[in-house]
Amino acid sequence: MQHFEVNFDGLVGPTHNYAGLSFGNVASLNNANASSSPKQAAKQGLQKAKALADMGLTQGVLAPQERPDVLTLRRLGFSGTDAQVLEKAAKQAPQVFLACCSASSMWTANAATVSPSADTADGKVHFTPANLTNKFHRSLEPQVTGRILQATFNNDKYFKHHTHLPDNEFFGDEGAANHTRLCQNYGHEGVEIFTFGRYAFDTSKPAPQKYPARQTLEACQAIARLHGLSDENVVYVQQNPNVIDQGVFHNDVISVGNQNVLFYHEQAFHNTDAAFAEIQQKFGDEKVYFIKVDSQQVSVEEAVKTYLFNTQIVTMTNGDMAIIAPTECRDSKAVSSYLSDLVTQNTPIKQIHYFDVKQSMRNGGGPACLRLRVAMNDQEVDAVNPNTLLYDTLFERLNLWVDKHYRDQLLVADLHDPQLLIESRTALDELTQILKLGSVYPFQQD
Ligand SMILES: N=C(N)NCCC[C@H](NC(=O)CCC(=O)O)C(=O)O
Repeated sequence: MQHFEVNFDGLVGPTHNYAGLSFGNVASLNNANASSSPKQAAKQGLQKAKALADMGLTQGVLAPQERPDVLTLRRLGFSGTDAQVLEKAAKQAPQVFLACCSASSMWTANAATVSPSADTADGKVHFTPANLTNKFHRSLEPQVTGRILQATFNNDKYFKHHTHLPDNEFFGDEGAANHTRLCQNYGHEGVEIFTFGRYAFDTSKPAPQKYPARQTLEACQAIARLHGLSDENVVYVQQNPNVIDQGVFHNDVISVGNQNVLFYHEQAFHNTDAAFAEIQQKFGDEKVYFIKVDSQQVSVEEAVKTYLFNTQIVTMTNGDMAIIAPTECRDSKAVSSYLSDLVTQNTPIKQIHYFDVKQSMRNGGGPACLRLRVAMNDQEVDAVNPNTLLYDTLFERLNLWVDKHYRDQLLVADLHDPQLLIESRTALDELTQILKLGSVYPFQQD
């Protein structure tokens, strides 16, 4: 049996915009109110995904969410026709309205935590959608995310879907952005590393002072229980509270792992030595490559600006690893010279590929934010909804679909345009037919 890591990239939705919604995420705050290009954003994402497929990797896509979220606006007391709901909300509660328009589901690293079948007690692949409680705009995602995941991984024999954790800060969960799995090969049981920002039930423990810690230890533990993971295969590591306060709102902004490699900034974790000793002991006899970047080489500030660690590390068909980086890394002298040197060192990482995902970067989402990793064997891959796998035909079809429905430019002031709602729903309705997802959106269930 063969085993693969399949990346499921989030399709960027038709309302992609910059509303400054994420306190603690430097790029989101800095670009508030800038004009966006949903069309360019969607194409940049598709091109990155297709390039990985062309490298011989299996690649899928996940559908975006329905925005503006009229259902939530109605829940919050705005009434009348859909157009009236938009108009009243935009006028009476502009910040609430903007939160209900975010295309943030594009960052599918936050869609869910996934445990492959090699790690779970029942031998199925487990999915728990992230509740994303820390940001109102993101807390609107988990229910529909759950439906999209069920329609994508739609076979009970191989896939187990859980409900997101209770919607409360005590169980704040940001999904795979704070979860890395190391393994000797994708089919072998691995070490699942859960990273958290604070202890919800013990406030005497260290925690950031300036920006919020979005993920709690208790949420990580709940997911490990739900997925039937053995204590022998799980390590919980606290993020360094100081780096959260420097804009590292998810651990995947400061570290990334793949197979026997953990690439990290020296300031990423609290109690690094103890955590790494536990990871190595649970990993087994083979050596883990802990690739450390120190502050002299690249400062935390530069890492946050360039997203050096929000890169994907992928295993190529010849067994070498490649780093998939945003062009911001190439444009930084410190980072590009670090990366050019890295590929000459004695580690599995041998190639660097740069991609322009600027539309996403301006909201704090790099290449790694745009994808959800699902390690599977060939039978499991065969059980995935085949219409969501990105081969040439789907790539071409999705590009045409974007050309047909997406705007070239969008201003925050355009978001209450009732025509945009119609365009978005028309696009998403067609997408559910292309991907054969069924009726996953609230507007399809009226
Ligand atoms: N690191 C990972 N895995 N994901 C990045 C998510 C970025 C997202 N930005 C936003 O939601 C900004 C939206 C706005 O401001 O318009 C967030 O902060 O949750």
